[in-house]
Amino acid sequence: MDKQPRLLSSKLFQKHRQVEVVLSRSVLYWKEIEKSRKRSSCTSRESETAHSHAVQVCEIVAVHKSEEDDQGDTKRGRLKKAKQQSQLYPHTFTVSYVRRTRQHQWRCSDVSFHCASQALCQQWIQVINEQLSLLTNRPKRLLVYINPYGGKQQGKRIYEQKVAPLFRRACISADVIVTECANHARDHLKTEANLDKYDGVVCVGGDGMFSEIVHGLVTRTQTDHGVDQSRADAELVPCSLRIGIIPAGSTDCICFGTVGTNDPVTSALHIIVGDSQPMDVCSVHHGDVFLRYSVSLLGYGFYGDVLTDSERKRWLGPARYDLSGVKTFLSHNYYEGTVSYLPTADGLGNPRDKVQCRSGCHICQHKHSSKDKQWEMSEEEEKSDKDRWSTIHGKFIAINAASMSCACPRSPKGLSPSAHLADGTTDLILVRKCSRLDFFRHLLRHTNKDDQFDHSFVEVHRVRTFRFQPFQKQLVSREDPSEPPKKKGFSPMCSGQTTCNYSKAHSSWSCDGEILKHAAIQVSGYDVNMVKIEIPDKHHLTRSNHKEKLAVSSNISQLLAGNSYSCYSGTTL
Ligand SMILES: Nc1ncnc2c1ncn2[C@@H]1O[C@H](COP(=O)(O)OP(=O)(O)OP(=O)(O)O)[C@@H](O)[C@H]1O
Ligand SMILES: CCCCCCCCCCCCC/C=C/[C@@H](O)[C@H](CO)NC(=O)CCCCC
Ligand SMILES: [Ca+2]
Repeated sequence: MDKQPRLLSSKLFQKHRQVEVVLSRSVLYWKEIEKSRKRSSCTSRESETAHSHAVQVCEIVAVHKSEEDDQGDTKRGRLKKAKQQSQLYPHTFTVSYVRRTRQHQWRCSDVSFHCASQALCQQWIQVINEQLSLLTNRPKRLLVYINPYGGKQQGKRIYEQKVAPLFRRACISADVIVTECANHARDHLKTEANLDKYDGVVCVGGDGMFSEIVHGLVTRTQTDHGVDQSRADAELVPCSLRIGIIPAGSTDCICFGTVGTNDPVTSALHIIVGDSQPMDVCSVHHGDVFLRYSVSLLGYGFYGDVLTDSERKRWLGPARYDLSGVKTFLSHNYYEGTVSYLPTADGLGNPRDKVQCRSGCHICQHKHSSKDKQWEMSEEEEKSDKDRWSTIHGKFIAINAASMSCACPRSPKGLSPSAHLADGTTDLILVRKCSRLDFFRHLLRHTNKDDQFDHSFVEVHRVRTFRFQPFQKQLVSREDPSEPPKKKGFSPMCSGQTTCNYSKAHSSWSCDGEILKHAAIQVSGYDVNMVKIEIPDKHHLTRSNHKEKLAVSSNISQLLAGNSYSCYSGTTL
């Protein structure tokens, strides 16, 4: 039992057993009275022995008076003792709470308590509700966009059957818009939506739909603050609304990479309890032309070609990626070009350090807490940045920039297993020209425990910003890579003759599942906290890996000390 003062404590009945129920500010706890002297009890975040249970208040979904009194009496009436008890304790309230199941999945469970008087029952409901109302990070009004055509075209059904009932139970009101065409949600958010009415936006769909919402919200925020997003060096203003994702797409890597599973109920519960996780957003420019924002994968070569081919097979649903994947693999194309990048300073880990980004990740927290100090660059440091740029010219099968792990059911550890969600960097993976068999070995390692970077033809760098210039015979760039690309260097690519002659030598960039129309890009503006999604990785900080966390971060260990329930309080909530 936690050491906090009791707000309420009563002897009630639960499943015909008398229990002592205690509410403190952070925990709802109940234990069987008769047997408690014989057996020892156990507490944990949401723990359960044969006779004692504890649920964190922040994981209570709702409490309500139960209508089941009469029905319960009929069932219980079979047993004489039970009947007597139900007569003595006729008033029931039910607490709905989060229960963790296998593989990061959450479910909503109910526990009912029977009280002797209506007044006591009301008091319990009122006091629990008072505690819930103190949890200010919980959303009350949401704007929901459903893509009815994403993934297996189940978005509407998933929302209506699995999510809406939970939102109703948690007294969340939701305005629902089923999109009618691509970019409907983006344009509605950009110009029409009255965002003051809402605590968050929910996206029912896949990564492409999430990207629409990000574009709508980020653009709206920049417009409202007079920021010109066509400038690559513009300092973007973070969005104040959080975005929740209900997975209903084909890859769903943003949901999978943050929650650890693609499960609509789990996501709905994370949204209800008000969890949040900041995410890096980078901007992609072609010269002075803003192309798109990206949060997951920017992929040129293999993934760009898979995506281009798969768009023609949308009718196949998620299976289109398998078919196009095999076809692209067999084509075994490679592309020549120049990649320039600015590596991160020490202290942000490296892509092969085997540190996985979790809720309360010390690297992302370090980035947050020290943002105004070490990370704010002085003029000299900015100048010395110029010298730190690296340039690689080569023939590549794939150039991938993973701003997060990009874990998904196809690749549970992702393209870059140690990439961080909110550290302000991306992992730049260069796969050079190699044999088909070697490339197959590399791909296969995305699906097992082997290190996909442990090949002579693969290199990976953690970078703050990068540029790519595809090879063009008469346009081999001799520019200083640290200078912004000059417009004239790009323009011939997009005009007539040059494009036609060399277009076959180019791939396309896949940007979070959307094809970019330019091959020459510069990627910058990685910043934490641009967008907050409503589903963090809390589950990863369960007791089983506490030791590891305590060993690496004294900050987290302080947060853990003294309260056995606050094992996830290191997160940015
Ligand atoms: N009503 C609609 N009709 C057609 N397309 C739509 C509609 N609403 C949204 N879209 C577009 O559908 C595209 C794909 O959507 P979504 O991301 O939900 O599914 P997916 O591509 O199957 O999944 P993933 O992106 O995870 O691979 C998005 O780019 C979005 O712009
Ligand atoms: C021999 C077996 C080899 C198997 C290899 C599996 C490797 C899978 C890695 C998957 C990486 C997914 C990265 C996510 C990218 C998303 O931004 C994007 C939008 O949803 N999805 C795709 O581009 C769709 C990408 C689809 C890739 C197949
Ligand atoms: Ca990152």
